[in-house]
Amino acid sequence: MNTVVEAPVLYLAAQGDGAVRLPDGQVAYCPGTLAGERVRLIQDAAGIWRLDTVLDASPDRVTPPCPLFGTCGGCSMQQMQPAALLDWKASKVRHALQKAGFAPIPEPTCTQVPPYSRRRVDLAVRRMPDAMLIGLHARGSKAVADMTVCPALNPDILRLLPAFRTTLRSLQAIRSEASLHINLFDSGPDIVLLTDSPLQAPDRIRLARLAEEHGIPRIGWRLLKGDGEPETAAQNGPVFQSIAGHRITPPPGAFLQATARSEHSIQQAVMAALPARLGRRDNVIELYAGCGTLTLPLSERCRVMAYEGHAPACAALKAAGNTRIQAQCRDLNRQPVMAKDLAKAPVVILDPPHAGAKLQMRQIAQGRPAQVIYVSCNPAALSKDAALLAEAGYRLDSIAVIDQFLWSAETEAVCSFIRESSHRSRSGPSRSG
Ligand SMILES: C[S@@+](CC[C@H](N)C(=O)[O-])C[C@H]1O[C@@H](n2cnc3c(N)ncnc32)[C@H](O)[C@@H]1O
Repeated sequence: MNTVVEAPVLYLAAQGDGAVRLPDGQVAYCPGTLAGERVRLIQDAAGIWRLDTVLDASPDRVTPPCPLFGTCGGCSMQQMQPAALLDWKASKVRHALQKAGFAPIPEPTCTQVPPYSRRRVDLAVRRMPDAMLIGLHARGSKAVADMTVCPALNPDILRLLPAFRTTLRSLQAIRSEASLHINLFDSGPDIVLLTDSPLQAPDRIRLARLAEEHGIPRIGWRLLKGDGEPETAAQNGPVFQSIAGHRITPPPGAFLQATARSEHSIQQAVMAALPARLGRRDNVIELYAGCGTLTLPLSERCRVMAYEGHAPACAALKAAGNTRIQAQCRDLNRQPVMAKDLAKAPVVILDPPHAGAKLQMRQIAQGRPAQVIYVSCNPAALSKDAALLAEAGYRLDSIAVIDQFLWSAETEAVCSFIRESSHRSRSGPSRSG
């Protein structure tokens, strides 16, 4: 028989699950619950506690706006008011920075994107006997929840899915599964299709027809288990995206900030954090530059030495032909920019992937440039990386929190750290301070 308990929810853990104090004193992490609530939980046969009933609801609890909530694994936090969710994300960032060793923590500026604004998505594709499912995986499962509605996604993306279901169903290249990466650029949707079998000649014709009929400038393709760059399977027009007024041609599958609004907020937060005295001839260093989301606006203020590990993204940035930018392709995990070079820069800006900046961060902490602006998509990695800056004698100057993945626990932040002029590290006096 299933065990049933009634218990209080203490707080929301990092992934957004409520931490519920069980009668035996243990803590269970339960999706769908909110801090301050009293809930009834049922333990299933696998020993996992699941929400049965909310007994005393939080004032932040709302009816989830999406009919697929609970089935689709995309938005785990629709039961919470968006304003309360933004506050919670800001508190996660503050906590990460406190844990890193910073005090005081400045009040963050906070922004949140509106519904229907997400312009990038990775969808799973599953062949069923009578249908082709396209959607996100259900939470904690390999099943695909067919995406028929989505209040987070730009409707121009959602509108494409019926045509994709029909065309993908006819492809020999999909035996049982595939995945679709969609970026909505200024030129239209840019698609990368990954399939479990090689693309056949009739498949290419079908994809070319789909591109033509739906105004899709480019469809790239590669094998799901392959690791090279996608090849162009259909090209129906030019691919372009404007960044701060500069036109670039991003490669297939290029990194794109989740919404246009959040991209602008991130750019603004970085630009606002730059020192007022920064001159047009100063050379800043930017790490993990992608196709230039930050590089191009930065180049209006100063010269930029930009490093990026994905060769096609770096090539796209170079092709923008901006003489105030020097872009170099470099794997910063294997070959970080060294402390002596970073030391000379008035500002180092970095926007690392989810895992954080690892080896590169040690070089930054050793080089001790006057200012570090860190764009983070993962508070846990931010906490680890920022701890090196706290140790190296930086103070935290400003924080901007950007909620760009609405209704999820994902949290983006831009943090600016300034080197203190006199610094004694915990391991002794600094030689460079
Ligand atoms: C969060 S994205 C930021 C890109 C860019 N700042 C933007 O906003 O569009 C992280 C970038 O780091 C790059 N990257 C990931 N691992 C890397 C590595 N080991 N060395 C250099 N770049 C890397 C990715 O290709 C990606 O462009």
